[in-house]
Amino acid sequence: MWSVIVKKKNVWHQKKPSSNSQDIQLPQYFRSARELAFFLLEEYRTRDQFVSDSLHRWDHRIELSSQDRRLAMEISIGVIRRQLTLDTLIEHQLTRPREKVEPSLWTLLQIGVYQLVMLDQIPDHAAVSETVELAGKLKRVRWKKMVNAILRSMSRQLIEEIAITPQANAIPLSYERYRCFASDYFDDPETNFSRYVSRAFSFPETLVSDWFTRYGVDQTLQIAQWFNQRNKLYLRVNLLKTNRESLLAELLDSGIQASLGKEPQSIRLDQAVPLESLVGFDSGKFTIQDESAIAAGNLLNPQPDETVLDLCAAPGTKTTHLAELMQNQGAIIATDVGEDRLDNIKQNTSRLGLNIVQPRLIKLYETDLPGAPFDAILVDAPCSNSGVLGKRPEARWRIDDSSINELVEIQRHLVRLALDHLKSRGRLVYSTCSFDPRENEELLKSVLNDYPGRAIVQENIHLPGSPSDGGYQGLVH
Ligand SMILES: C[S@@+](CC[C@H](N)C(=O)[O-])C[C@H]1O[C@@H](n2cnc3c(N)ncnc32)[C@H](O)[C@@H]1O
Repeated sequence: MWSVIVKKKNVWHQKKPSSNSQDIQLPQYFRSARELAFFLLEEYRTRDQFVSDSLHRWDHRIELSSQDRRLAMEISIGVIRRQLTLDTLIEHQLTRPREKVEPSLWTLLQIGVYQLVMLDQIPDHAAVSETVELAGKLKRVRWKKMVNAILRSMSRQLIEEIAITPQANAIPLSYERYRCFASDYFDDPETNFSRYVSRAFSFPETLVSDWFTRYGVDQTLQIAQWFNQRNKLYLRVNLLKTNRESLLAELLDSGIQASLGKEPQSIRLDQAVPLESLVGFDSGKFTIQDESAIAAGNLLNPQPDETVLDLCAAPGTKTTHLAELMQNQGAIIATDVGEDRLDNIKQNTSRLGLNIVQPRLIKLYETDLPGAPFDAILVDAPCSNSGVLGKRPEARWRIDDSSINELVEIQRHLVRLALDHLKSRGRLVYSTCSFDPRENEELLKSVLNDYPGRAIVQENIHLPGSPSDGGYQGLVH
């Protein structure tokens, strides 16, 4: 059973999934990359399912080479990330309003245009013919004509020229590399910068205006581009099992290009690799963690034999860092509201050889914490993820003022809860993977107004791409 669409007054509306003979049937086996990409995108559109979750669920149905599997992921994740750009381009090729196009047909058009415009390695004729063929496979022969017409019209618009600055007929492919079209599909960046960046890079316009107000033109372009490209990954070395230099030597010996990072435990991977097959993973020599997140544990700097609370702990990436810093001595109470996610903490501590962590399930608006008062507390709060939009392709479409306001409510509760259970000489780190001041310094300062004697003594504000993920950490004494 698949997405259901109904036509009312000549306009297509999407209904909740139900059984209906008109639905597009999920194939028993996926034997083509584009077909898998189509169903991954439909699952995301109609059921709000992450691509990685659907892939995991359908693993037994996927009969694809690893290269085709990668192509399916590249297309589905790319379409989610760049949907506003694709939609703008498709809308310009259409002779009817978007609402009159069936949503699943729109998905197919997005897949076709993405291959044409964003994937250099796929020849234009293959992007067109494979997408038209997919319409047939989906038993939607009546779509073929329109898919063919739109994709051909789009391919005629592609010109050889590559621009180095933003312009109304160009979209970014990488830093200072803009693919040009024969027509101006976007706003003139000189006169309407935020709208240009929103459409050409694919971000909500409010988000771009906010960056523009805070950082200006050049930095906004840097941030937007950084989020749209593949970025370097970092490892946090488990210093209880090895040291950075030894692990780096092991990686280099096994043919992996890597270098030392700026945190005392970090190694930067200079090439894309399947992480879990890396030398030293099974034996617990490292954890995959961005350098800006490693800075959170280092800022709290928990000591052996302290009693520490990690209030929003699952899946335990930072908890295990705290345990390593404590030389696996003392106690860490690791609380979270997600029961399944707490199990991941146990898997991580066991792989890394750590036994001082006690996972505990708490309520959403908890008031009573086991093991209090604490010497040190980490509050790694749920947030908008605005600093990690590259790693979470769907997250950009969820950020708006109302979602931020809801998050700020819960963040406020968490900081208060933590401060109420901290020893008078204790210290707290508040951290998020957002770089929106409303979720960070503004929130922390406003809560501290009610706690005379407490103050922020150090702040790390990580801008995305400078050099790694965006985020915030404030140390309170
Ligand atoms: C940013 S994630 C934490 C990531 C974790 N610290 C790590 O490094 O692996 C935020 C976590 O907060 C949890 N959470 C959300 N609301 C909460 C609440 N009211 N109390 C405690 N945890 C909460 C979520 O379940 C989620 O696991």
